[in-house]
Amino acid sequence: MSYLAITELQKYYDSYHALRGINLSIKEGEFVVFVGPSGCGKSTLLRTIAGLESSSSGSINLDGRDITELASSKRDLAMVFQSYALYPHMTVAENLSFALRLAKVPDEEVKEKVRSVSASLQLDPLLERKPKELSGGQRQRVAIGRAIVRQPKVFLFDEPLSNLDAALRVQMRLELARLHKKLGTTMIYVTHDQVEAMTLADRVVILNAGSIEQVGTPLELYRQPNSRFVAEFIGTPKMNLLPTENMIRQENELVFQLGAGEIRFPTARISGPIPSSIVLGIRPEHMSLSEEKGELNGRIELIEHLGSEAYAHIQLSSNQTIIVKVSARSDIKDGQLVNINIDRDEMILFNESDRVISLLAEEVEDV
Ligand SMILES: Nc1ncnc2c1ncn2[C@@H]1O[C@H](COP(=O)(O)OP(=O)(O)OP(=O)(O)O)[C@@H](O)[C@H]1O
Repeated sequence: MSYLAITELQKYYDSYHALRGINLSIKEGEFVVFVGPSGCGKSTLLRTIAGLESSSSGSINLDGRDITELASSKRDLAMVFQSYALYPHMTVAENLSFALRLAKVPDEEVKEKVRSVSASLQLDPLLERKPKELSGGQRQRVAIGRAIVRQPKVFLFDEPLSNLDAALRVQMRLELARLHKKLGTTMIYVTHDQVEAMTLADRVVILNAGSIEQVGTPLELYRQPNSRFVAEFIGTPKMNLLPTENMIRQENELVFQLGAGEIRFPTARISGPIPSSIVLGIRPEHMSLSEEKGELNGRIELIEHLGSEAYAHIQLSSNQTIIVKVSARSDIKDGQLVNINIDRDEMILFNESDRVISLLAEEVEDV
């Protein structure tokens, strides 16, 4: 059942159409991440849910209540910002208890809640310090703690980790995942970092120019993107995309010519009409280098060693560059000529409008 339901939400900043009819249903306890390139509307959507921006039309329902027109403070949501937004003149303890005291929560209850949050976020040694005496990670922890004490229905995070260094980001990401497990509260998290999105989310919402491009679990988006936009956005290194100028249609096969190489694809697997041009999408791990003749061939430009794995950047004889995952122990060298095999079952095909062409499973011949 939907806990937070967003229906036909539109947002204009004067004449600029920032949200273009958002429909989204979030379940209680879900960790949902909004991700997308800069300016796609992630923060606007989050801030509209929070009530910090008004919507131009559409509705937002939380736990059976229409909150579209409700003041931000009455929505039972807590927001954590990238900038921490702590009160500089207050100690950590005062920052944590401020909202509760404002709400006239009895003293004993305030103390108990602050104690519990402080213990779970390891803030005990810092309680008497002021924000300026804390590191970035500690400040962000206090900001999260301040949201938790209020026991909101939904937590809203706007790029909360982007001011932290790489190591601290990873650590805080784990802490957030643990916190979500422990509290079980619905969380909505905005980031432009797809790794953060993939590792934290139960479901990822990919936004593109004010519209939802696709919603799915991280694996669904990785394995079954429905557009070239999603395919390119999710995955590091990116999916290889090969526009095929020479596509020959034979009786039972499409033959994509790429320089001296070619990829054959059975037409029977394409459901519906065959587009006049096709872009092939292949992830780096779905190709392998081969001693014998492969479907494609090229020259190694560069090997990128990441320790546990390596990526070969290869210039094809068609002049396109692709990335192939290779063994970290591989002894291939820059400049070497290589053959490349492709796992055809893992290939994704895009039509002229950059949408995925739906494919049927490969037919198994009767023996
Ligand atoms: N107050 C405002 N007035 C006018 N235009 C705005 C306002 N706030 C945002 N916009 C515009 O709306 C669009 C969406 O902005 P938003 O901040 O939601 O993007 P975002 O996806 O969060 O981007 P980023 O990752 O860069 O923060 C942008 O083109 C932005 O310029």
